[in-house]
Amino acid sequence: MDVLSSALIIAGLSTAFYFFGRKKRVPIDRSTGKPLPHPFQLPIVGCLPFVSTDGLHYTFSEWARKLGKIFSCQMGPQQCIVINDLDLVREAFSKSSFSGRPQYHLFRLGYSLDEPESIGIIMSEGESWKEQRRFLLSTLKDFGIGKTSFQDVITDKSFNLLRTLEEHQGRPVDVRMMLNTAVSDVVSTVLFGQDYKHAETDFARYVDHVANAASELGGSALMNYWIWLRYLPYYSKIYHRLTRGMNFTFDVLRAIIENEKKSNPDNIVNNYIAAYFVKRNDTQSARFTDHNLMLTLSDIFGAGFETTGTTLRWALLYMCEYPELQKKLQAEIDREIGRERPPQVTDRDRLPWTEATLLEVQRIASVAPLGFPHKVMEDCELGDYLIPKDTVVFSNLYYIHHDPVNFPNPNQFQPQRFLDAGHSRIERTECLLPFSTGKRVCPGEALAKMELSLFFAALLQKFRFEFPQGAKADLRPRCGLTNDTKPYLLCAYPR
Ligand code: HEM
Repeated sequence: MDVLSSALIIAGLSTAFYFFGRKKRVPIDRSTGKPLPHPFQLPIVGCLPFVSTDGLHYTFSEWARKLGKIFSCQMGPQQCIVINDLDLVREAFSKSSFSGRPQYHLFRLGYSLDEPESIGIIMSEGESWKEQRRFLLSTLKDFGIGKTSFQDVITDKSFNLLRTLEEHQGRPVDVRMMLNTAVSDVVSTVLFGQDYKHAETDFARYVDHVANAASELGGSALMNYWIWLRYLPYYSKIYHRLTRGMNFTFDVLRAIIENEKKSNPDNIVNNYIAAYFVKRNDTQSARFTDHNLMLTLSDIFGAGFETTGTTLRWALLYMCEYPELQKKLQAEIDREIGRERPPQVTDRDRLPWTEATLLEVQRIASVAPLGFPHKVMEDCELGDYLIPKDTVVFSNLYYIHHDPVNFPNPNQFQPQRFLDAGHSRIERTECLLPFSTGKRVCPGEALAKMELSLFFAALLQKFRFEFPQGAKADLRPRCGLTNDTKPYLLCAYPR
């Protein structure tokens, strides 16, 4: 049974119970006193049966064209608003009252039943979230993320990546696994330390699970609203796969934490776990537990490598599709860096076309098309609107990135839109929000930007990328939790 037919069955059954439902408070437009516009929806299931299985952001964008910059919708039991406007997203996410998270069952697999609500970073809110997030940000800063002192780690991982690619000697290859390995090696160096070498097979399975979960979570979204769907055959398989993967993930992380305790009893701070133990000894807070550490590691790892790897996959796909642009970037890299010296963070200003191309890839692919949903913590105002407590908030970053007012000819791939008239400087980035904005803006933004620039420039410096003979580009995304590329092969010829 597929997602749509399940939703229709639920719709039919639940209509019968509609009149027993309590009347909910809805978002209001203060200027008219009326509820916000909304799409056609059924009792109880709301708009869910009308959501395209191709991707929620496509449906939201279609509704945005009819309903405007903000609309409300009922997603199963959840009252939601969808913001399709840059200024409104900025205003909303700058407010503490918009910094909650809806609790989705599938994101709490393996710890949903007995845990306090707020644990880890991604799904937590309130004081617990603030404390763990603040600690993450200050630790990343202490490790020199975003600064030149950290670039050697990325350069080291890019050598491994280039070597692996070279072994294929121009034969068609799917770069997914090798890009995932490169970026996950960077994140694991930060989290677990340079010397993390044990249980490598388990770790490779773990990386694979995170990548698969990102696509499965999209297709099984209905379980987030009605966890009992896991008893239906279609969902039960996905549910069990996800639960097994999550339990396995936690086992691997527990083993890593225990290993760190044994191998680094003095807590020499060369990774996130050791920094966490030092913090635990110095703080009055009771929240720095092993369990919270494990969930935080899982969150950072999960959020940190799939998004970055996917962006790089898009970048190489566009390079194969636009060979003339690829030549232009390579000429720029040859001129400013040469063929031997590895790219450095300080080169970024001298590679405007390369950087503009990465920005354009992030815009057009919109890897996190709806960011991650927020929840309103208390009744509050947003522009002309009154938004009740517990409303779930989607920021339609995909729509904002494809709004012709922000980006003329939005469906065309045009890196030069981010360049000044002389094509020598990056500009007009203010409408681009791949990392979201405000209180919950991606804490890995500086790390991700550094990885994207250094890996991409290193790849172009050493290889020319082409589709295998006769292969055609498919630039339509595969939508799961992220906007991924469809599987594709490329040939990497050493330059
Ligand atoms: C191109 C790569 C990346 C993209 C496009 C991306 C995008 C995002 C987005 C859109 C959010 C949701 C923000 C919100 O709720 O408003 C987010 C959250 C998050 N990201 Fe990233 N991210 C990337 C890389 C990373 C990296 C490398 C890390 C590792 C440090 C990371 C860690 C996180 C965490 C922990 C959160 C949750 C923050 C919170 O709930 O307070 N991300 N990211």
